[in-house]
Amino acid sequence: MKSVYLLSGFLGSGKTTLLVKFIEYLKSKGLRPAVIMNELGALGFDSDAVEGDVPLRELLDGCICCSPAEKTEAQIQQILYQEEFDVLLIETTGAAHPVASLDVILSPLFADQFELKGILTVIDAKRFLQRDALPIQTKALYLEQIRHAHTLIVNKTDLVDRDELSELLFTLQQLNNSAEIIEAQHASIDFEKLTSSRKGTASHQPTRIGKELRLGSRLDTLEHSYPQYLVEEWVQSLPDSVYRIKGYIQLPSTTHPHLFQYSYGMTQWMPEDVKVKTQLVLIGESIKTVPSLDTFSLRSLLELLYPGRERIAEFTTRTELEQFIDEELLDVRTHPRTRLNLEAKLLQIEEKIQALDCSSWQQMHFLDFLSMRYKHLSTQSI
Ligand SMILES: Nc1nc2c(ncn2[C@@H]2O[C@H](COP(=O)(O)OP(=O)(O)OP(=O)(O)O)[C@@H](O)[C@H]2O)c(=O)[nH]1
Repeated sequence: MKSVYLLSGFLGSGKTTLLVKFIEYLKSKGLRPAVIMNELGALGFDSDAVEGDVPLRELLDGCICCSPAEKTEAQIQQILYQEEFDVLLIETTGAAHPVASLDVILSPLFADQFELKGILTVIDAKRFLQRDALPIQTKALYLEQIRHAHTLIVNKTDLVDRDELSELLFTLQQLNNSAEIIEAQHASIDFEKLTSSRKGTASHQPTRIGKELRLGSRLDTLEHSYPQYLVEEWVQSLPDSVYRIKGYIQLPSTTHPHLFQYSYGMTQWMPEDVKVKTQLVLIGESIKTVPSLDTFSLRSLLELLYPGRERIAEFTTRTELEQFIDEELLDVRTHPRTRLNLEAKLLQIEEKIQALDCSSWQQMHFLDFLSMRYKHLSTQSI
């Protein structure tokens, strides 16, 4: 897996300055960086800042988040397959929204080869204090870049005084209390700390303010085919903090997978005519805690099977479902743990599942799960 850092921040805040220093640091550690630069306008002036031995692709004339996704995808694929590197640094334009940028970077075609290590937002200290002078939409975007960052780099601190800086830091904490905030001049920061920490936040640093990561992504590999109705039910059940899902899903009825897209409540299905890996990329806040399609399917059947058991609705991981069904199979409350009792309980649950009023696909899915748990338990000493 290759590490990816997204460098975000307003025009002129110091992203290129940060990029150049980040490259220097990575090289000093024997790591090979590659760069994707997105610039507005047809000429890539900033790319001159990157030395010739670093693989570089430029996304010119348009912002990463609104230029055609295929074009960006092609650039990333090109760098991925033609160049050798360990860390990919992506400098976005000041006009890019972090969610939209992540969206184009994490194509389901190659998302399994990248690990998003951090969204670094560079802030021009002086300009931030003058943010109220910006047009409303520009200011809103500015604040979004701050809100979604894993690390906030307050740059150009030489241009503000101590009081202004304190006010600025206070406001930034209000806007994003999960990001680490680093003060800098000419984007000189401790890259060692930045890169050694989880998701670009220095968890070992005592002064760290944040607790929980915000915007992030997750890659779910799909082991089964899934009926369309179930996928639709799953996405409708998700919290608003899931902004985007995209990837390939195999329907039980078709030869090849469908390209599936979800954003802000809307879904789209497009048939593919080739075999592709069935996996989904999810982008959103606290995305690790969102139940997968697999968990959702099993959980909704479990809710039918045991109506009124409140804890089931809270399950978000497969492990929780496994623990629950293991306890049921072993019938810990009333029966001694013997193989005979385990078999009897399995049959009982199977019968109940077959009598449920739900799709045969979902029943099959659950029966597979149940039989896996039965095998697991029967190999243990009971
Ligand atoms: N005074 C001061 N100037 C800085 C600092 N960091 C960067 N600059 C200057 O600010 C200007 C913009 O820096 P860049 O690194 O090009 O900023 P950018 O965010 O890449 O700019 P765009 O690509 O236009 O969005 C340059 O002239 C830098 O030399 C700093 O800490 N203090």
